[in-house]
Amino acid sequence: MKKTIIKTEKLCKTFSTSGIQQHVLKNLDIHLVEEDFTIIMGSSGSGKSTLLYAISGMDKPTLGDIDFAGKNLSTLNNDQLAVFRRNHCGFVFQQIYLLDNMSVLDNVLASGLLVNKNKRELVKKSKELLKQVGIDESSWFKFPAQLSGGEAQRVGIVRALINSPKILFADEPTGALNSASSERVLDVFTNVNRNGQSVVMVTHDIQTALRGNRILYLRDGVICGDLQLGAYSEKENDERQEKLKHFLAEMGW
Ligand SMILES: Nc1ncnc2c1ncn2[C@@H]1O[C@H](COP(=O)(O)OP(=O)(O)OP(=O)(O)O)[C@@H](O)[C@H]1O
Repeated sequence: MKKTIIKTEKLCKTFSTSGIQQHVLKNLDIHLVEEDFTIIMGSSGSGKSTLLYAISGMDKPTLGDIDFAGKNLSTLNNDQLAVFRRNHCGFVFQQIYLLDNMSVLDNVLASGLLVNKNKRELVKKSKELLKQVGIDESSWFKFPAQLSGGEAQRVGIVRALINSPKILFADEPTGALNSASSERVLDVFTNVNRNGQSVVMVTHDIQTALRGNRILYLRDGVICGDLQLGAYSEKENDERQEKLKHFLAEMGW
């Protein structure tokens, strides 16, 4: 049986704006297992990004517990949380912030060197990953201002993968990419997952969601659907797509 990687108990997140409280996540009990590629779907404003931030330790819940690979995140202070995230998690968010004064390669290496001191090994791995996402040698020494939005997004994805995180969190990672680049990036995610790393990804896109083996559907801060789709396989894609579309129709998507 696969091991639990994240377990939440009565997870709640409430935002207060101008004295008005908005209960965005409502008593969520979620159980994610190692090596799964979990997709979070739901309408706009249903709380998907908020959930991703909470379970990845980027933001603190208002109430409830999050157990991450045996650690209760609420027992960690901010510095301990930062170390924990650096050692175990990779993040790809909609907005990618690269360090302006560093080249593409150095941006990736800077993240890698926080965890692995073997620079020669890191340079080799950075170059391999950059090639996999379609950033070739001619761009490795460019600075972020010289990249297109899609190129910067792909460099951000390599930076997230450089430390071989136990779990990769991604929020609409292909939003800024054209379809060829999206496919390439999703292939990298699929490979990462096949190598045993877990992925949790928020998406609105059906083709992207088909990369997952499990789909959680969030409505108004509550998980109201949980579909086991089976591992991604190009051969069975039509069948899986039908199953996903049927599930989403049931969810009223
Ligand atoms: N920092 C914040 N302060 C106040 N309200 C917030 C904050 N972050 C999110 N919200 C509110 O929480 C609700 C859920 O936002 P969230 O970004 O999680 O939704 P989502 O499902 O990811 O939406 P989308 O698909 O449009 O990205 C929204 O109404 C949003 O305005």
